Amino acid sequence: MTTVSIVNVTGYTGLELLRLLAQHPEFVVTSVTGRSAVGQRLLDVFPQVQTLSSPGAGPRPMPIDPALAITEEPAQTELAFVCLPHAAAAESVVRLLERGIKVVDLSADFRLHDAKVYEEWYAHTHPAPALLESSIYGLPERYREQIRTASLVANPGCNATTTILGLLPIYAAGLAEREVITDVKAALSGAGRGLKLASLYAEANEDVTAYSVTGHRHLPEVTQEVVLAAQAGGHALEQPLRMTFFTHLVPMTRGIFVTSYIELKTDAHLTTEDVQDLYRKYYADEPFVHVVKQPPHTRWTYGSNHCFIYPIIDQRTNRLIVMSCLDNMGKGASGQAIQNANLMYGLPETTGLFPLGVNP
Ligand SMILES: NC(=O)C1=CN([C@@H]2O[C@H](COP(=O)(O)OP(=O)(O)OC[C@H]3O[C@@H](n4cnc5c(N)ncnc54)[C@H](OP(=O)(O)O)[C@@H]3O)[C@@H](O)[C@H]2O)C=CC1
Ligand SMILES: CC(=O)N[C@@H](CCC(=O)OP(=O)(O)O)C(=O)O
Repeated sequence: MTTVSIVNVTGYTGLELLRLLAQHPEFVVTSVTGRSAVGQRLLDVFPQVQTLSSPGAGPRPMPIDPALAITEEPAQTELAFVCLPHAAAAESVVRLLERGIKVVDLSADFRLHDAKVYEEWYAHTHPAPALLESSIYGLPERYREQIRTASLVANPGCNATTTILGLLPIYAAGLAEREVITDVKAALSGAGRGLKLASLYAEANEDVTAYSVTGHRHLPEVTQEVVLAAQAGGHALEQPLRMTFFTHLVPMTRGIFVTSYIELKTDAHLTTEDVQDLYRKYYADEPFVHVVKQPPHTRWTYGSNHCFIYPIIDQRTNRLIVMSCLDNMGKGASGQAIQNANLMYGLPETTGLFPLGVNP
């Protein structure tokens, strides 16, 4: 058994971690924090957790104690999941590492390798640049081995994960030009649990709009990882990636659907069968990435850690069109955080993660 903290449990990703950890056979939640609920019990703030003490609930008699006190600072545990906004997250991560606690950080604070790029996109000085060297980008499909021995894993952004998984195979194979346009449709829970006008039911229901139109913060993260994947595949890009990354808000609770339009090398001459084959081989051993033969649905991913990808060729333009989707709370955040923690503790990567999404 490994003791874990959720810092904080009062946000969406923290709550989703609580749900996933309630049926994890190896991790035990012994500490939860919550800025707005210090001094209260889990049960007081989230009455639904009383199910955890029902007879026969979960794999253990009491996977998480519903009467666990919500504190300001986490108690001593072996591992902590940090679910705070950027900047606040980095400050917490520094304190946790000093106490010898391993960390999976769900914020953006340790994803970018270059502190200058971070400062440009997040508009403040990086609170702990020295840690950028040792933090590992928590995408198991790329960094599985490094994650196993890491003390600090930077869990990727949700839009970034969906996009990167759709781009890795073609850039690693050196078949794509540097021009790519990515269109993201993102669910409301991605914006977090705090009150925001755009997230109100009457504003968001029956509505689609665009956001971050002057540049989304996940662009540098995606660019960093695509460039590194091309290099790792022996096909370093000759010129910087030229990417338009454009996000839309859609009236769903969970889910991200990404469509990327990629300029192919003029001599590539690929068919849809070729790219399906290429993608299937690239992800052949991946438990959570599935290449499918029809447009996927976010509904397939709801409540799960799975990502579905559908690559096709637009013969008229010699462009590759890749559709990819996942649950932003799952593979886009808390599910991927558990996948990373499983690796850090030598467990099978799929431990405690649901094999099938919720449908309908
Ligand atoms: N939602 C998503 O789909 C994804 C989110 N992420 C990232 O994960 C992290 C958590 O996201 P999410 O759970 O959605 O966020 P929420 O807005 O739902 O929750 C944020 C949490 O942080 C606490 N908090 C807010 N501001 C501060 C502050 N200044 N100092 C200390 N604590 C603070 C809140 O406490 P309280 O409410 O008790 O005051 C709450 O517990 C963020 O960095 C986010 O960018 C990453 C991938 C996907
Ligand atoms: C709908 C919505 O607002 N989604 C968020 C997703 C945030 C996310 O993935 O988190 P990080 O800030 O940790 O990168 C966004 O696009 O900014």
